[in-house]
Amino acid sequence: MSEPSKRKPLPVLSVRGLNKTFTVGGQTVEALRNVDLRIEKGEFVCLIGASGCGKSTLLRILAGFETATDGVVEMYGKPINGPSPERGMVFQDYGLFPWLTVAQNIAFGPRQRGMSAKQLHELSMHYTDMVGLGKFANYYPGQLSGGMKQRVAIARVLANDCDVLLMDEPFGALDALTRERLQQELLDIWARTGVTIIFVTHAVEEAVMLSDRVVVMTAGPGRIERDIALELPRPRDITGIEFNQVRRDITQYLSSHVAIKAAA
Ligand SMILES: Nc1ncnc2c1ncn2[C@@H]1O[C@H](COP(=O)(O)OP(=O)(O)OP(=O)(O)O)[C@@H](O)[C@H]1O
Repeated sequence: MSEPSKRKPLPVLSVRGLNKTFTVGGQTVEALRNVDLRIEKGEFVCLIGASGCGKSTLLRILAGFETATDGVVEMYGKPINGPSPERGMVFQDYGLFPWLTVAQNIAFGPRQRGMSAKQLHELSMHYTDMVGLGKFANYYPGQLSGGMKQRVAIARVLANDCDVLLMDEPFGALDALTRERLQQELLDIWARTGVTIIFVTHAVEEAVMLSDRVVVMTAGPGRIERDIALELPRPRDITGIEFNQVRRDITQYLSSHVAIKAAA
């Protein structure tokens, strides 16, 4: 047995031998087969792969919205049995409450947990400012742009004290400029908070810009094909030789091994 000080810390998330099948109208769909994945605290990991390879299903299992058919899915060594504020999900379509203001959306989770009005106000102001929406605290989602809505969605899960941010193509519906701006803001938030991020994307460039590791999944049923550690220094330069070399390698790998239109 190793000494306590030398023991490897528990991973934030650990998936071992995960299988997931769905049964629809008597037909079985095998979505994930024998997936193993270990995510360390503070990592930024992108999942990439062909459409239908099970990226969203894996994220939903980590969130606790779906259960595994077989295998182990743990957070800090404890089984994930359902949704929890410590694992916050950000969707492409924002998922905000349209009848609540920005500040109220952000304070929603803590309010449910019984936080006082004064604390709620301070918390929502803190996170509204963190995502640069201080002036828009009293706006409703319908009065915001897509990028602003996604900032609110990110602030809402952070305000809920999440340890892990699970992001399902969060910037997929945004124009290129807004997307780049939000990528930079997300990297700032990640650096400031130390939150662990698992981010699903179809875009190789986005994965190389953001992540410590790119996990490539293959379709039919979804398996992990490659787990690529990115050694590129930060901040990353999208025009740099190294950046483009890595981007090209991953794109070539995807197009030769995985049926995907690599949006790079
Ligand atoms: N609730 C469900 N019921 C039945 N089948 C499902 C369900 N959710 C996902 N599937 C199936 O599981 C497989 C994986 O789907 P999933 O949405 O996880 O893939 P994905 O990689 O996220 O796809 P995309 O990149 O297109 O969003 C698909 O064959 C899909 O049809």
